[in-house]
Amino acid sequence: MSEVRVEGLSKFYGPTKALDDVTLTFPDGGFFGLLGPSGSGKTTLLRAIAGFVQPDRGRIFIGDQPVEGTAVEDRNIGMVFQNYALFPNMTVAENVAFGLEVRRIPGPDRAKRVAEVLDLVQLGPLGARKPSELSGGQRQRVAMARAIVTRPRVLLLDEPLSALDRALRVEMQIELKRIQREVGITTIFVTHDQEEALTLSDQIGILKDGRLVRHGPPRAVYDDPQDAFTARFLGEANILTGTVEPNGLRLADGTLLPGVTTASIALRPEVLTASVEAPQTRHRLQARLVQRIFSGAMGTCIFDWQGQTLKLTAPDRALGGLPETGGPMVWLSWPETAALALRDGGSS
Ligand SMILES: Nc1ncnc2c1ncn2[C@@H]1O[C@H](COP(=O)(O)OP(=O)(O)OP(=O)(O)O)[C@@H](O)[C@H]1O
Repeated sequence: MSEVRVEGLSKFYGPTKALDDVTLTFPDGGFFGLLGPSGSGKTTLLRAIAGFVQPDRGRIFIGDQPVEGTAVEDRNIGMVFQNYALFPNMTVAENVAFGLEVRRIPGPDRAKRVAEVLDLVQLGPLGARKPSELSGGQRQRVAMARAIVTRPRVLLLDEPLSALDRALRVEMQIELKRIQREVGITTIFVTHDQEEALTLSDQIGILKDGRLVRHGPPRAVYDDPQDAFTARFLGEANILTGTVEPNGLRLADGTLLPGVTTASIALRPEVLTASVEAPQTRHRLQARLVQRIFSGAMGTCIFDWQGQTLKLTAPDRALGGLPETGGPMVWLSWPETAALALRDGGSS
């Protein structure tokens, strides 16, 4: 097991900055989720760590060893990619044993390790089957078994669950986390699914245009996104922007939000309360109710405020006092502490 560290890592494809001066530590034994929009550099970062991509600048360490001169096969990394190709003509056990054969692990040892790892992924009885005789989730487990059987120092997972349907995906998330905990291996996981990243990761990193925008424990980043991009990317956010005055933030409609010292704040849809009567707080504004959406236990309301769409989510029963149809002006309010200060002025 090993910590992975990248320092000042950059990779250019012509004018495209796939990675732009990324410095980041992936803690030893931790589960690190890499997130970002399409094209933000997630796969490039993973492939650089694996050795498939040669960075233009920067360094990569596994443990305390720099790995620049080390070939892919000597980096001792296990990988599972989205299109994990199992060998169709080999049995499950043979697929898993393959990496051990390449490393010339002797037969008896090999069989023991294959059996151990198949047990770990709960495929013990299915070693003699061919991949075509397995379900999608089972094939995914074989891919995991194959990646960890060689006892790599680091596990790289690139969208490993994206081919699975939603129910299976959630089941495999739990499995993946269990296996990672049992093996205790440093894991770097790429996903575009923020919920998946929040569920699985001890730490997350968010990339945008090849740059690392934020990193930290998922809850810390969610609760203090610091910039509008992160606030919107991780969860949903209503962004209010105005002018900072000595007494607070002055919004476009003249509302003064007392005590706010940044030009921009984010309000999660779940912190907003809507009421017809004016609420007893100055952390409020008036907006036009556009639509009330019923979707079971939770309700969503869409508002128009100064040409900007604001969204509120709440248990449907808490919305009982609001009109069923859109049109009227209502009050939106929130606890003062729920306003997340954005240090970028809401521009990102
Ligand atoms: N081999 C390549 N040649 C040219 N451009 C590339 C190459 N590989 C990646 N890029 C570009 O580098 C940028 C980062 O790509 P990368 O695949 O790392 O993004 P990503 O965040 O993994 O995206 P996705 O979520 O869509 O998989 C993109 O603009 C991409 O088009």
